[in-house]
Amino acid sequence: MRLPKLSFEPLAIAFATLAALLLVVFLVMLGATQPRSNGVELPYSSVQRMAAAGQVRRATQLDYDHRLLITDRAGRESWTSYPANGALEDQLLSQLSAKGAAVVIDSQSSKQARRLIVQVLLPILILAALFALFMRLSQQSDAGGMGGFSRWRGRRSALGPGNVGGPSFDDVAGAGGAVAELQELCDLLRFPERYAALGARAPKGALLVGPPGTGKTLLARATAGEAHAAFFSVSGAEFVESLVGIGAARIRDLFAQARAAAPAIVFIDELDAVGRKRGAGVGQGNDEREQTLNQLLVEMDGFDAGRGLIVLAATNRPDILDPALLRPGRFDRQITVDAPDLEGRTAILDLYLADRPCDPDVVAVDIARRCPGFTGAELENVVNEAALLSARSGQRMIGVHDLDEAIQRVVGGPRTETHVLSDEELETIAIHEAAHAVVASAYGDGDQLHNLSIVARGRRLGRATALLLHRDRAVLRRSDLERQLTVTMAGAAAERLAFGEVSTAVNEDLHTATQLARSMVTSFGMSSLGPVTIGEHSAEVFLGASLQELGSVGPGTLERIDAETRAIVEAAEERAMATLRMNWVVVEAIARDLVEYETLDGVPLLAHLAGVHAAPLRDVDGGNVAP
Ligand SMILES: Nc1ncnc2c1ncn2[C@@H]1O[C@H](COP(=O)(O)OP(=O)(O)OP(=O)(O)O)[C@@H](O)[C@H]1O
Ligand SMILES: [Zn+2]
Repeated sequence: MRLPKLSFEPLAIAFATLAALLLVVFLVMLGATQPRSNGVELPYSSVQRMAAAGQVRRATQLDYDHRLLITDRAGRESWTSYPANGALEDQLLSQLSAKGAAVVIDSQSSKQARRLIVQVLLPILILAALFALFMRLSQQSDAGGMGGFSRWRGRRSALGPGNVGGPSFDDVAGAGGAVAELQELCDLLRFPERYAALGARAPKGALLVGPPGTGKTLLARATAGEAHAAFFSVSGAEFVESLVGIGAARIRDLFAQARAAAPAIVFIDELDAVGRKRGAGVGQGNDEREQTLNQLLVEMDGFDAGRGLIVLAATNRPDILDPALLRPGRFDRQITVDAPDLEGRTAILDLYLADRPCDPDVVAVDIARRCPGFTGAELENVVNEAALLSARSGQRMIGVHDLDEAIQRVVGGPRTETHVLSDEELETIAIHEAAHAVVASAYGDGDQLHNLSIVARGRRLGRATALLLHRDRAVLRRSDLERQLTVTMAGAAAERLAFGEVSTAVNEDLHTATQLARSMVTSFGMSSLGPVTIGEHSAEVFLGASLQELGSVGPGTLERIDAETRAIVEAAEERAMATLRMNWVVVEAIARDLVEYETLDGVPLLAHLAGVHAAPLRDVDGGNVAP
């Protein structure tokens, strides 16, 4: 049997403990206010009889709970309830006193009311206050702060219909591609009938993919602002922290409100926090996430596209998302929001410098050149720091040196991973990347390259090779693999040609090439070891295990595998060098442009690559392989 996992955060545990404690105290106090026994209960008529017989020594009338406590002549206590209408008791009391009993009237009603407040109402009030505090705290713990529970609970329509004042696309700079795609969604919200008339299946949502600080949230808000749509924002992280079942309920609630407020945009920041592949989590705490994710999927299926509701989500890890989220009819569009290139950075700096007094010699493009890889958020930070610096030194305008110092501060900041590349680094990367492009193009794969960049390393940079390696081909010939190897090794080859040595930038290429070459030896029988596979498993599994673990492989074989692998990789690098020597002018021209502009798009890139040609492919054994 599976018990629901209780993934309580400490706050919730503290709250629950306090609540339980209070409840116990409350119950105990409630018990204390119950009447003490005061002996046995007698029927009213018996008391009347006792009164008439003069057996009562003392009678105490308790006004507040309509009881009469009786002490008889023998000292025994008993009590009776009396009706509330007064007539009877007056009669009884006068009879009692007439027969010599001491009559006490204890009208404690005011005292009793006070006791009631202290013992009953106060605990309830404290409980309520605690609960409110807890809710408040759980809202504040939302990552990002701005996308809180309260945002779509209370102030759901910060940008309601006709509500101007939110950001618009004018407030976003240097994100041209993303803006164009969002513009389309915006039109969909504003003119749904156009799409309906053409029978177009409207998209339900889009995923904004990009590193932190590149303006994904800003873009989502701007889309809502442009479309005059209500904006509901939540962060995926807040669902993970909440109690079991609450996340799903929140999602349901959120979508209900958004539907009611249509046209509306629901924005889910950090989608990966809730949308990670189901069953893939480590440890516990996943039931809550899975429930929330399932609810999200249900909601996304549940609304009609084109009815004025669009779901935008942001993530920087699209690869770990549950595939169900990316299926058609859900987040079937991905909009890449990368760190801006030189042009983009210039535009963003212009945007933020525009409303601040600047020295005339502050030129945005010069500053942008000094901070490759900076995100929009970091650039905004640079401008802000510069303003602070110049204010501190009593200037009236922001100077170039303020901006320079601000860049250093932002780079040196505690949590940024940004690193300003030196000219030397830029040149190395430029040559390296240009070489990949040239060799790929020489082997006829250049049309796969849409864009070459020396910023955003790791995302766009690797793409030149990744593209060629992961094309949709199920069957690859040996010559295909050798071409891939050659393109992969082109970066290292070019560095060796240009600088006489390689840099750490070749690490990933080497890794890729070695893996591929080893598969050629051990899985595809493409080496002098002959047509054998070594190890039971497919290439990837095999490579994951250490070779020694595969008992059947003798030490001699291992050495031969290594030697063959190295030979294949070295041959690939040599082929790359031959091709690069023939086209070195092109490599240098592309590298120069890359240093200058950081990014080269399709047209100028293809213009550069038009004349390149390949040296003949020669395999390891010396036999010619057709290019
Ligand atoms: N392209 C841009 N143009 C103008 N300002 C930008 C741009 N990109 C980022 N900014 C500034 O950076 C701030 C932070 O950006 P935002 O929060 O939208 O980034 P994000 O991609 O959503 O980051 P995260 O993934 O951390 O939530 C924005 O409020 C804005 O001031
Ligand atoms: Zn490379």
